[in-house]
Amino acid sequence: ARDTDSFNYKTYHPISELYSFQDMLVAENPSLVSKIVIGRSYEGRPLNVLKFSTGGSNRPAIWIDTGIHSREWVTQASGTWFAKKIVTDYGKDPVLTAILNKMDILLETVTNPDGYAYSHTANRMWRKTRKPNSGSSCVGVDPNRNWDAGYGGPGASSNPCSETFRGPRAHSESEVKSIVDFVKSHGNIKEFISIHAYSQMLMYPYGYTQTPVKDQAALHSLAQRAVSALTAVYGTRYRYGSIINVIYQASGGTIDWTYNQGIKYSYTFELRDTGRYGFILPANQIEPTAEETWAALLVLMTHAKNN
Ligand SMILES: O=C(O)[C@H](Cc1ccccc1)CC(O)(O)C[N+](=O)[O-]
Ligand SMILES: [Zn+2]
Repeated sequence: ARDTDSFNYKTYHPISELYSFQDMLVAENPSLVSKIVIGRSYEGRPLNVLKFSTGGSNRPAIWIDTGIHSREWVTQASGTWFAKKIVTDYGKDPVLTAILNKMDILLETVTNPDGYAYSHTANRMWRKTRKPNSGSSCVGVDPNRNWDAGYGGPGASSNPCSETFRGPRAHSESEVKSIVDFVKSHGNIKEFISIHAYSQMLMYPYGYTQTPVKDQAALHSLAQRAVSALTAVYGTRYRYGSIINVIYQASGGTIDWTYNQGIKYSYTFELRDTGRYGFILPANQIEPTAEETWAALLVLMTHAKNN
């Protein structure tokens, strides 16, 4: 595509087209969007964060990442759609405009680029990073088990050949460490949303322990409102609650770490569907999925703005 208007949001794209989308969006909207390179993947690809800002310096920010698990293609596609939605709606939609007049939005659409490229060229079902594991013929670490939160506990594997291999140590993966360093240096992130697929769930911490977070009541009632807004769009039904209660025990997960960093509004989505297509979600469901998820994100972002 030569611009983000002619970009096809109804199909899945190879990584080169997702990168060129990012650059086109910045070029077309220089006063609203900038690109921050927070690091490099193992294979040397840039880890790009799109920053949407209407002013200030280091305003309170909302972080959204998609594609940390590379095979979950509807998430990178939805993240791309969110990016275009933000520039389209700013100044038109009063809810989004109110958010951006007070907060920045930080959006990492291709959070595991090596895995995404590999899922296009070699193995559609690839989930992990692509860093080789010394002493093993198996490649990759699960970037959603590599964070320093309950790290190494039940709900992750020490076997490099496992899909939930936690890695040799916490933050061993550059795709994870780059976000860790960015969050610490930014210091003013109020909400952190990490988007996965599939199962149709909205979850808050913890995954590594049954112990409820201190903000459990607030996070639960906000999740309920966000899910109601999502369901109102196309009737898609979501479950919600803590990670360990809704899906399963998982240690070293992204939002357990962000919550423990003090980011109260830490959430994970599991987008469509519930297993009929699973990770191989037909492209004709990209836009409906993105639209209904956006409705939930507006509720979450508005709450963070007001609290
Ligand atoms: O196991 C995972 O990392 C997620 C569930 C999850 C999500 C957030 C924190 C801990 C676990 C499920 C998925 O998105 O990876 C889908 N899957 O099982 O492949
Ligand atoms: Zn996932």
